[in-house]
Formats: sequence, structure tokens, C-alpha cells
Amino acid sequence: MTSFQSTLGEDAGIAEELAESQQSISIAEFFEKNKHMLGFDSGARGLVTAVKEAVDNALDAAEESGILPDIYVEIQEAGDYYRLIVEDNGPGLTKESLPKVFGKLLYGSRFHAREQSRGQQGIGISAAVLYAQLTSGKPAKITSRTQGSEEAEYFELIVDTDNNEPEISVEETTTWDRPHGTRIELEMEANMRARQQLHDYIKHTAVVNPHARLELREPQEHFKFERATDQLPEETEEIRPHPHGVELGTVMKMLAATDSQTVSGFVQEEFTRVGKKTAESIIDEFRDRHYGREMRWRPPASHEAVDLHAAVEDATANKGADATAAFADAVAEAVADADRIAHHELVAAVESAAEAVEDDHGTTFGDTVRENAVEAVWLELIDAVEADDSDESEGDVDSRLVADLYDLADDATSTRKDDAVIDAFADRLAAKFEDELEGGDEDDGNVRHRLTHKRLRDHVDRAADLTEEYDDVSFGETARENVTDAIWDVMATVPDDPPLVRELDGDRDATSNLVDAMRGTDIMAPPTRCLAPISEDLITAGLEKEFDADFYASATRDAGVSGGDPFIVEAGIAYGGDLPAEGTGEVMRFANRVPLVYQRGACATTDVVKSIGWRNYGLDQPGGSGLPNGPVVIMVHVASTNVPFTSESKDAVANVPEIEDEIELAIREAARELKSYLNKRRSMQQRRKKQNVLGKILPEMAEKVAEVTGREEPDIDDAIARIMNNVLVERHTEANGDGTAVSVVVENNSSTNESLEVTDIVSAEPRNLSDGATVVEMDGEWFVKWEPEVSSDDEAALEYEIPDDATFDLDVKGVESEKLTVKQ
Ligand SMILES: Nc1ncnc2c1ncn2[C@@H]1O[C@H](COP(=O)(O)OP(=O)(O)OP(=O)(O)O)[C@@H](O)[C@H]1O
Repeated sequence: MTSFQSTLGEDAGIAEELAESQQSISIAEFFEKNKHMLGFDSGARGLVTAVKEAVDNALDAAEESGILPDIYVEIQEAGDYYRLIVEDNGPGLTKESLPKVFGKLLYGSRFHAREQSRGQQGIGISAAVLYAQLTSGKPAKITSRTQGSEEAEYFELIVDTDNNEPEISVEETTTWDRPHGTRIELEMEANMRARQQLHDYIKHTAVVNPHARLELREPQEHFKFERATDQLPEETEEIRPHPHGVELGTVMKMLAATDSQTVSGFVQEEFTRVGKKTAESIIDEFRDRHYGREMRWRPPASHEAVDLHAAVEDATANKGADATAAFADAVAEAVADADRIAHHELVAAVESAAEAVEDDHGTTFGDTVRENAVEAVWLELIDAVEADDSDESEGDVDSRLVADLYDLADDATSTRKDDAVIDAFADRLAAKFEDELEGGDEDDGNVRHRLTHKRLRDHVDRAADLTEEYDDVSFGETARENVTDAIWDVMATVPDDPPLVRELDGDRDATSNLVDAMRGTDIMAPPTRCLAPISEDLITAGLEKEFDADFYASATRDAGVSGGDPFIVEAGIAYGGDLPAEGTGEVMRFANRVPLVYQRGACATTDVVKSIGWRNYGLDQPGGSGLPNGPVVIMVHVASTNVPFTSESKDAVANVPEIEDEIELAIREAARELKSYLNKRRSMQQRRKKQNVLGKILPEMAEKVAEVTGREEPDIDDAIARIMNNVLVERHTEANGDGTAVSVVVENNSSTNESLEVTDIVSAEPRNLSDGATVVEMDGEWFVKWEPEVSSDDEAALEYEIPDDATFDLDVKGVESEKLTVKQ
């Protein structure tokens, strides 16, 4: 015992003393001490984070109001400090909300909204104000003008950290030349050591927000990023949570708050994608978990000595012989007609038999008669009655239940299992069902054979353990699981009404069953109108805008669900061109259109990129893992109504398996295109090499052959085209009486069919064109265009005439240059 502990017992007042020093901490005070959590851990980083918070907000606000964003960022040196100015053309803020937005942490419009936005927590910009006031002692200066108002509001304020409320030092109206928008001015201790990250943030923001105009003026450089499209991202809509991703605590809170009385109403009202039918499925799943299922036994076969008719007759007193016989007939028939029957199904069969007989015979069959009939039949069915004529001793293994369970177990286990083993197992399992008659939560035991999946599994385990022990065989995990599932599958969901919402409210176990039931039900993926992916076309456009590469590919996946929130992953790849060939490729990470510039190593995105075998896609990857080398940029965008970041500073995406899987699939989709591009490029390079060699050797050979044979030199181009399986386009001219006949012949020596676009540019007006040709005249030149489809090993000809002689120029498109030979 430490001395401190030893004094504890003696001094009864110590707890009170300690209690006096306890006090609540304001959230602002907390973050004042833990700035790093919000991305303000150093002067260099603080400046980038402040720019990011202000620009993200500006983009969110403008887009939400349907305004094409126009954002100006300026960083000025101000003595020992830096001054950051961010101006936007958004909707502006009202006089009432402005001080809270900038002077109160955890105040925002997005925390409770299930809708994609850059901001999530309502901390960002007020944390920047807090950081500025802590490091420079200066208040934030904010100007804001709302749409349609003549004047702007001007505030100077700080965050009062004692009570997390804005402390306003100046409040006045002013004029501002922007028609609407917000201007933020913050002074802070900072440096420009993170200039690269700042530039990356702005540049990458431009890549994924091609609809935004961005300008950055910093002490040394000035950048302008013009918008590439006037198309705002698709408008998003808020959605309710999806049943597959909500946690128990959330559902408990929702149950306490809902106006719905029934579980069916609750799930339909509070969740997305739940209509009446899905609600029914959820409730069935809930019943299975909450009440368990009832075993459905096989009705007796005709050869079995089970007389249900007699059992009903014996159990029915004072109803007259005819009515009793009709009742017994109806019950026995209903049971015999069923494939299998559970206790509640028997109750329903007896009910309808009783009603039918009541109608026909004018006798009442009250509750007691019905109950007696159910009991008598059920006990026969589950073998709980010792038949008078039975010559089997008590506890005989040849009971109906054993036979039934034998068949189920036999079907569900491997064929290698011995009959005797299955029989012994079925016998022990049947004994467990018999035990239920004494156990269970009813006075007369669990006669109905109502079991939860877990209890069923316990019985299977026990029977399997005993079989292993006494029969010296193995009854493994898979066999146990299969047998449990096979029995569970034949069991029936009970018809009991689920508890009302007010009964569920506060009942942790029952609510947990409901959560499991929601997760266990097939439910359509959430609607994606709450998300605004960039789209494949715009990813490519964004990459083309900022990177001069030879190849671009992009992929947008379908939506998935994680934690009740829908998400979409997109990927893009740029390769070759001016991208640096040395060193590792670049990975650009985005979440809800925001570039992530810090904590690359802690991000699920980077982990996935590293885990991919890039050699399979034609890239160099030393050691077969890690980032690929070479002139490549890989971009990944995770869009979600709630991106799971590793911390409040929103630098890295957490390792959530379903998101990682989608990241991988998106990258692989784009990488497959890269692979076929690189394969093609490689084969083209080899082709070119071969063609170059032929181009050197063949003329020499031709010369020699001509010399030896004394004949004219053969045509080299034709020969190369044929050896290389190229498409050969060749013009022949021949003077005829009226002028010159021109024939452009396409000879397809390749193994594939080709679609070409052939244009012959002629300096004289062509006439008598063959079918399919078009002519356009421009400045004394005639463009004779023709789009032939030429099958492999086939040829086609474009024919026309010109009055006299002329100059020609052939242009051929549609076939890679390496596979084409053009003879003018
Ligand atoms: N430039 C702006 N124009 C209009 N509204 C703004 C602007 N900046 C902030 N807001 C409003 O202020 C709220 C708070 O902004 P803040 O940056 O503190 O949090 P957030 O963006 O919601 O979330 P996060 O903490 O994840 O950044 C926003 O939700 C938005 O409603």
C-alpha cells in the first residue's frame, strides 16, 4: 500500500477535498490545451489548417446556395505575425449567427445532417479564431454581407474560453463591394515552412472542384485557378440513417425520442429505405432473436402407430359423437397435410377446425376444448406420450423426434459420417428437446419447443460433445454449425406481436435484438442523393487540367454503407507525359472534395495503394509492395455523409474495412485501364522497333535483289506493311481522257477489323466521287473525307476524279500510327 493510500482510510475528508478540486472544463479550454487535435500543432501547420477551414466553409456555403464559388486567399507578412485573409462570394452570414459561427466551438449547421459536406463538426473556423487569438492576441475581423442587403456587418471578436461564447469587441455596419459573401481576417503566429502543403491543398482543391475559381496570393507567389466548368456539383439532400449502420446507443436514443408507437412505425419513420414490407422482415428477424423460433416437427407417416384422430377424440368431451369425430378428422387432416408443423401452427389448425365444425354442427368448441385438443395432438407429435401398444422400453432411441433429427443432421453433415454416429447424435439431441419440457420459462416447461438460435446451438454442442466422448468420433465446428442451421431453417418464426416502442424504450437487450434484426435484414442500399461524387468525367478533366500526362483513367464506384452512412469511392490515375519519371508516384487523397495533405502514412487510402501489387498493372514496385515508382499520380476520393476520420483535424481516413474494400476496387478499376494502356504501348514500342529494323534492312536487300536480277526495285513500303500486318493506305493516280483518276486504296493486313477516317486534301475540285465520300471546300482546298470499315485481310477503295493535275495530302485517323503505313 502506498503512503497516499494508507492515509486515505484514516482521513475521511480527503474525498471531499479532492471533490472540491473537480470542475467542469469548457470545450474551448480543452481545445486551447489540445490544439494539435484540430490540426493547429505548429505555426507552419496552423496556417495551412486555417486556410483549409476557411476555404472548405466557403465552398460548402457557396454550393449550398447554388453559387459558383469565387474564393480569394491572401497571406501577408505582418511584422512577427502572418495575416490571413479569406474572401468568398457565398450567401454571407446573418448578424445573429455570425458571432457564434466564429466565436463558439461546436456550433455549426452540419453535425446532425446526413448529407455530404466538407464541414462536419462545427469546430473548424472557430478553432482557427481561437488559434489566432492565442498566438497573436488579436481578435478575428469578420465582414459579411447577405444576399440582397445594402450593407455589410463587421465584427471583431474572440472566443471566450471560459464559457465557449463569442466575446465581441467591435460590431458595426459597413460597406463592401462584394454583393454577398464573407471575409475573414486572422492574425497568427505562423511561418511558411508548410508552403508546399499549402500549395498542394489549393491545387488539389482546384482538381476536385473544377467549378470553383480559386486565387492564392502569398508573400512569394500568386496563383490563379480558373474554373473548368460552370456546372455546380449535384445538389445533395439530407437522408435518414440506414438501418445497417446504426449503433445500439443511437437506436436507444431514437426510441426515446420517436413519436411512433409500434416498432413497425418506428423503423419506417426513422430510417431510410424501410417501407411496410421491409419493416415486416425486420420484425420477423426481431421475433427470431427476441422470442426464438418454434421447432416444426414432421407429422406422423401413415405407417407410424400414431393416431391423432383418437388423441383429439379422447381430449374432447361432451360435444356429441358426430361433431367430435368431424373435429378430430379436421385436425388430423390439417396436421397430415402439413410438411412440418410448429406449435403455433397447430394452434391455428385447431382454431380453424373448431370454427368449421361449430358452423357445420351448431356446437360451440370453446377455449378449453381447443386447448385440450392442441395439447393432446402436440404431445403425440413430440412423442411425449407413451403409447399403450408400445413394446419399446422407456427412453428408446427409435422415437419420432430422433428419426426427424436424424434426417436433418444426416443431410447437413458430410457423407463420411457413420449412420450409427448420426443416429447417436440425433438421439442425444432429441433428449435435449425432451429436456425442454421440464426447462423453459413456462409452467409446463417449454412444451412449444421454442428456442433461440443460441440455445439450439448449445443443445447441438452438448449432443455433439457427448457423441465425441462416447463414440470416439469427431464432430467438428462445421458439422455443428451446419446441423444448427439446418434445424434453424426448418423452425418457424413465431407470430407474437413485438413489444411496443414504450416497452422497448430503455430495454437494452430487446433493443439490441432490434439492432441485430435490422442488420440481419436485406435492405436496399441507402439513396445516394445525399452524396455528390465528382464523377468519372470530371475526375479526368480535373487531372488533365493540373497534370500534363499521356494517359488518364477514372472510376466511380456504386454507393456502399458504413456505420449507417452511405459512401462512394472514386479513383483516378494519370500516367506519363510531364510527370516525374524518377521516384515514387504521387498519391492524392480527398474526402468530400477536400484534399488531405497531412498524415499520409496514417490514412486508409495510402494503406490500400501500398497493398496493391502494382507490378500486375505494369508499374515498377520495388519489393512488390509499397507505393509504385514512376510517372504516376493516383487520386482517391471518399465521399460520405460522415467520413470516418482518424481525428478531429480530418487529415486521414480511418481503416474501416468496407471503405478500404471500395477504395481498393475503385483503384483496381482505374488501374486495369492503365494496364491495358501500358501493354498496348509496350507492344507498339516493340512494333516500332521491328519496323525500324525492317525499314533499314529491306531497302538494302531490295537494292541488292534489283542489282542481281536486273529488275526494278520492289516497293518497300508495301512489303513492310504486309510483313508488319499493318493497314496500308496508298494513293494511285492515272491520267484518263478528262483529267486524272484518283484511287485511295485501304488494304487491311491486320488481324482485326478496322474503322478508319481517311481524308485526302486536294488542290483541285474533285468530281465523280465513289459512294460514302463527302467534300468540304476551304480556301481553295477540297477535303475529300471517307470513313471505310475494312475487315481483316480485305481492302476498300475511295475513288474520284480531278480535272487536271493537283497536289494531294493524305490524313488517316482511327489506327495507331505504329500499325499504319501511308503512301502518299
Ligand atoms: N464562409 C461562410 N459562409 C457561410 N456560412 C459559413 C461560412 N463559414 C462557416 N459557416 C457556417 O458556420 C458553421 C460552422 O463552421 P465551422 O467551420 O466551425 O464548422 P463546420 O464547417 O460545420 O464543421 P468542421 O468543424 O468539420 O469544419 C458551418 O456549419 C456553416 O453553417
